[in-house]
Amino acid sequence: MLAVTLIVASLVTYLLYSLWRLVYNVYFHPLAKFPGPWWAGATSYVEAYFDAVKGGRYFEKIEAMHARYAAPTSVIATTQHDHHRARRNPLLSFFSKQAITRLEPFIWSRVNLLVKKLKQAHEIGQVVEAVDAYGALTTDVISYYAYGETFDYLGRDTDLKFRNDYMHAISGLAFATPIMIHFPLVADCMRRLPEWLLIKMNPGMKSVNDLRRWCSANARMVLQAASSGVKRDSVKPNTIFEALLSDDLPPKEKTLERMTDESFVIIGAGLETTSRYLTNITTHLLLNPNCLARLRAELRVAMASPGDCPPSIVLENLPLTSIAKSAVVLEGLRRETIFSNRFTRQPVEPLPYKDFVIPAGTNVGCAPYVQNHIADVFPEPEKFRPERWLEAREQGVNLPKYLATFVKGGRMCLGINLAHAELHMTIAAIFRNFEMELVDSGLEDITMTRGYSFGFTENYGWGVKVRITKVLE
Ligand code: HEM
Repeated sequence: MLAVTLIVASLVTYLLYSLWRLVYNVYFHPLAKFPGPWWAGATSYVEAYFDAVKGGRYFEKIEAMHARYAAPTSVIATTQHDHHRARRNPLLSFFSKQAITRLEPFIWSRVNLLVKKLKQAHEIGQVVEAVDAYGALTTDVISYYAYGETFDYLGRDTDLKFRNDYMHAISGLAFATPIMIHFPLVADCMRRLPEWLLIKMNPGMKSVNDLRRWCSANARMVLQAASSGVKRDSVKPNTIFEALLSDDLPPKEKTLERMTDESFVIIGAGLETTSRYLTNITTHLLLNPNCLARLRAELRVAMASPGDCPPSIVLENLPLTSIAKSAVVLEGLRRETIFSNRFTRQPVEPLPYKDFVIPAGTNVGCAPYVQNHIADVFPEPEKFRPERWLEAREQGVNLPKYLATFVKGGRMCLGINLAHAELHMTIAAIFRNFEMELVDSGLEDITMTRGYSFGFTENYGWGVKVRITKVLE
């Protein structure tokens, strides 16, 4: 009886507290008068409803609110700047432009392997799932770069399957994000589930768990070597593990757990993002034959033979008709979005906005899918029109400054240089070597209509099928 009374009392207290929070948020919160519907600021359960019950639809509400109120719409919890900056600093040189330039020969070797496999696919008329082919490539590149040894997805299998295990496993996890965010208790229970059960629920989790163990074993080795004063083998490439052992960090940041976590998330950050954008750009080019023809004409000059491997800087600055002067890649990065996140930033001092002041420390959401489609900056935002970047340059407008895909500021994507190199080299090699067609696929297969941090299409997937129709000379 006592137990029942306690449960009822707890429930009533919780309900009363929730009600008070709701009234406080709507009427008394410093941001209560901020433009937006009252329910958006009242409780995060509205978001939970649209994401968990309606299937990842809250990002559409944000888009609509932005169109109506033209204001930042999200005010969420906090994360510490200085701590993040201290952790990020040692990785800056690891991902620097010079470091990525040194990696280019390796990227080309993997891109060439992809081209070889696609030629074989052409010989037998095989239809290829683009995101898997690109995912195999980006997995090989990021694993080599971060860990010093490639997982060799492109070289290992002799059949023509394109492996993309991590991406599918990580995507699978994304569907649990609304539950994890809004119902932390459920998330906690899920974390405690035995591994065999998790693998039964999401078979791809086996590869993810194996990778985590592998990261942990490598981190342990590097830590042991460092503590016993062993110098690292200078022939081996510098890895993320060594970068994380930077002298600039205090010992409490160099724990096995942290090194495992950081090295583990790198694979997710570096593979799905780039492979999805490669897929998006491929799709748009196939749907825009005139644009593709201009791109090919430029590529024929930069790559006289289809097997040529020019440095990515050459591809980023083709001097000719200039459709390829990054315009195709930039427009691909702008037109489609793969994230439904509202990446948050905190003003360190009160931030004036129209007649309001956003208090310091408030998290302000900046959603790339909204920013990249602001019609005043990118007219006719729904159109894939690489020319807009060239026109802007001619008019002296710095349009790339408005591209929000990698977000901005102290948390901007660390892998932007690597992503650009991979995007330019791969798009160049694919369209210099092949003519291809979409198979039963279209724009709807790369258009986000469901958001679970990562975006998904209506049928909870992502990506198009292609068939190589001709190998070019
Ligand atoms: C087209 C491809 C890519 C896109 C669109 C992209 C986008 C993003 C975005 C939006 C963030 C910000 C996250 C936040 O504010 O919380 C981010 C962070 C990050 N990205 Fe990328 N990314 C791409 C490729 C890569 C690659 C190839 C790597 C290499 C490993 C990478 C590594 C990272 C890392 C380490 C962070 C965390 C930065 C920090 O917290 O300081 N990304 N990325």
